[in-house]
Amino acid sequence: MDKKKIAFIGAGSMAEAMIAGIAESGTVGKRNIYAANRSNQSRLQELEENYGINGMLLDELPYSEIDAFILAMKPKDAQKALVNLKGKIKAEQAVISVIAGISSQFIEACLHDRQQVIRVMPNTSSTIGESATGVSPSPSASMENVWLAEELMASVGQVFRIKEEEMDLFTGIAGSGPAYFYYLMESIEETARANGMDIQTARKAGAQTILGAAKMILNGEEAPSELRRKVTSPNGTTAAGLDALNFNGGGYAIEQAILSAAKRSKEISEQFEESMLVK
Ligand SMILES: NC(=O)C1=CN([C@@H]2O[C@H](COP(=O)(O)OP(=O)(O)OC[C@H]3O[C@@H](n4cnc5c(N)ncnc54)[C@H](O)[C@@H]3O)[C@@H](O)[C@H]2O)C=CC1
Ligand SMILES: O=C(O)[C@@H]1CCC=N1
Repeated sequence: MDKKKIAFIGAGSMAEAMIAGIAESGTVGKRNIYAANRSNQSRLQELEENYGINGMLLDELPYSEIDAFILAMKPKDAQKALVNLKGKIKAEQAVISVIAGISSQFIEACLHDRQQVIRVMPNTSSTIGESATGVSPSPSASMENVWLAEELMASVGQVFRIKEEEMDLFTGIAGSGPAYFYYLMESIEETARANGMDIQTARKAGAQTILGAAKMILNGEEAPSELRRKVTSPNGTTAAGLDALNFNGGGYAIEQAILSAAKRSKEISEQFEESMLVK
């Protein structure tokens, strides 16, 4: 695996999170990792300096040597990027897409028939090897390329094999998910600050509480509802907190966050499918 060559097409936040995790894990040798963009040389230099990888402009990539291309541009830039890629890659080369809402069918239609497309949905915790990543291979993808994609994603966190129809919901839960927890932390910090507690104490205590609860779920046998029951003494402090959460629509707010993100992911694919029909 460390001899495989991978190239990120698009060198923004998500590419950097994955590069950091992959470089740290050693799954692929640093010199076999390429990151490319259209024109931002200083960004490429920054990635080279920080991670010891090869940053280059799109036109300079050694296309025929690359085993897997990782599409990491915004959905709005995907079509242009794919048109540019089409003349440069072969159907057998793996195309791993992290782009939210762009179907493997669309990617295949822009590239070659039976292009080896694997959709993945990591999150920014890839930076520290703690992503929760959905992986969904298209029917054309060979076992070898699916293995390659799963090994790569396993080096930045936990991998979940999902159906492509589940990708929108998975994006709502895990791709966008870190933002919900950061938002929760922002509220915890603001509440602490407004009530006279030092922010650093609140930040560390809040984050440790999220980490501990997550570990209890992942390490143990008990369902979240059972774990919650054990924290909650009758007529105690937790019961008062949970009542306030329920009264203020806490569960509904979480449901709406997930479903709205999933809906946006679906809308993006519909927009792209329409644009494909127009052409
Ligand atoms: N940021 C996140 O938490 C996650 C993002 N994603 C997906 O990752 C993709 C990238 O997101 P970010 O890194 O946040 O965006 P970003 O804006 O930070 O980076 C996008 C990069 O693509 C480059 N780019 C634009 N057009 C290009 C082209 N034609 N060819 C090559 N490079 C091109 C830009 O120069 C930029 O470096 C999006 O499609 C998003 O849906 C998926 C999971 C999580
Ligand atoms: O906000 C977005 O569209 C991307 C996809 C998942 C997380 N960030």
